[in-house]
Amino acid sequence: MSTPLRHHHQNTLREQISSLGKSLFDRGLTMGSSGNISVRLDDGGWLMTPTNACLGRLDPARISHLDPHGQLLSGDAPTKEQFLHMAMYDERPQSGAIVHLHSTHSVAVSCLPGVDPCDCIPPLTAYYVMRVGKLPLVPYHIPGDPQLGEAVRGLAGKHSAVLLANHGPVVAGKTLEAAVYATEELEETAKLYLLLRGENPRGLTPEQVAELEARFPRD
Ligand SMILES: O=C(CO)COP(=O)(O)O
Ligand SMILES: [Zn+2]
Repeated sequence: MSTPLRHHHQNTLREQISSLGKSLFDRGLTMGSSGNISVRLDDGGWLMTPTNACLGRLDPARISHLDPHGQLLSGDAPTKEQFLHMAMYDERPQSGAIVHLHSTHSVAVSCLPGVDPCDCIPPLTAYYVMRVGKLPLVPYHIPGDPQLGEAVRGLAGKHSAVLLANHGPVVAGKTLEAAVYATEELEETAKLYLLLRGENPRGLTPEQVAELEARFPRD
């Protein structure tokens, strides 16, 4: 009884990964074969985008299906950031999906000198606070380094989004849609931050941030 239902559900998730991947790619939020997406399955396994795949042209049938230990069950070989995704899920039982992109303005912020490694972007807008909150910077590692997973582990319990230095954002959400929305909000706020650098912009006050956090709690 439950097996056909579960497969039906998994096919819906495969379609959703492909269509949201295409939407992100088509809007220039990640380039070439960069970026990756994963979704946690009810049995503790995952769907992950394959390594070296373009998010704009994913084949739902070839998406990597991993068991709860991270072993490949079917599809192409998974993203080289598999361990980064798995470490973030380990620390965030409330999260059902993760998006990692090389979105230009977020990457730009990740390369800036003097960013606060505990909080890379100030609270400029309400939606940034509602969807992202505090954004820590993860020290640089080579892409796919298993150590990157360990570096994120210490931060992911408290933060649904982290910024990899000289690389890009990793954002978790309750659902894939939520993770995508948060990634978009992060990229737009990084863009605003760069636009306004040198202008001494008026950010939200601690009281305004606290009010948003009380009214719109993040996962
Ligand atoms: O963004 C990427 C590495 O950080 C892309 O890697 P994959 O093609 O292995 O998913
Ligand atoms: Zn990357």
